[in-house]
Amino acid sequence: MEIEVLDNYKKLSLKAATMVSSQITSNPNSVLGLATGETPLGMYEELISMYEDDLVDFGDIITFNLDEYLDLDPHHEQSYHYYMYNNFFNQVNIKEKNIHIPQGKKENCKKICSKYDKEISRAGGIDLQILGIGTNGHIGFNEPDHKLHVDTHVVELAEDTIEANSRFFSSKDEVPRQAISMGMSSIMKANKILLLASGEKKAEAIKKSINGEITTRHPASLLQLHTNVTILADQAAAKFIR
Ligand SMILES: N[C@@H]1[C@@H](O)[C@H](O)[C@@H](COP(=O)(O)O)O[C@@H]1O
Repeated sequence: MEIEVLDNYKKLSLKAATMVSSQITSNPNSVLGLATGETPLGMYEELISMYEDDLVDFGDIITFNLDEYLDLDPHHEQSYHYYMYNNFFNQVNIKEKNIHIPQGKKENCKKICSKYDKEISRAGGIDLQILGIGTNGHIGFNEPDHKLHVDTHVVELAEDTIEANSRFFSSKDEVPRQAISMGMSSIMKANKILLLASGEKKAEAIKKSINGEITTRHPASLLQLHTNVTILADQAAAKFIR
């Protein structure tokens, strides 16, 4: 694991965007695993600026998002579909056919999950996976539990996640209780993983991910088993790193 501590969120976002754009420059057909949440917003902004300055071309990349809420309309402002189009896809030259986000539908969700995994395999797996981290150590929506899922699956969201994500909704009651998430296999099979963490509220989760025991009770700790992980943390999130 490589850990890089950046002075602030702006620098973290720029560094993350630079790493993504280098990946695309070295392979214009790169398969990227993308994350949502507040943390990667700055990275998407930087990537859009790089695109506007002709520094990066998204024309041939393929993307797979980590997760989506279940039974939330894709047009809902808090759906990850809306997030991705609004904050990134609509502002760059990615091709619609190359975008993949799990469909958050209860109906046929088993089929939706297995189709998603097949699509990832058909694309040749993920070259670079971007991750955020939950305060409880979740990655994607792989929540702490006595076991983790290998494949894309339906998740019952943990109480801390519902609480944490309620800041985006008008009330806690509105936060969906379930989601579809990529499983640990697609994440761990990615050639390279880039995890972003910002703010003091992530400090404990980052400490456990790096120095703690490897346990399904802290999903990000499994990243210690991967051979090519970079964690970009700002000073606040790196507070407890020795
Ligand atoms: N499912 C997402 C994760 O993919 C994200 O990494 C995490 C942290 O989000 P934030 O960056 O807003 O703290 O929580 C969300 O629930």
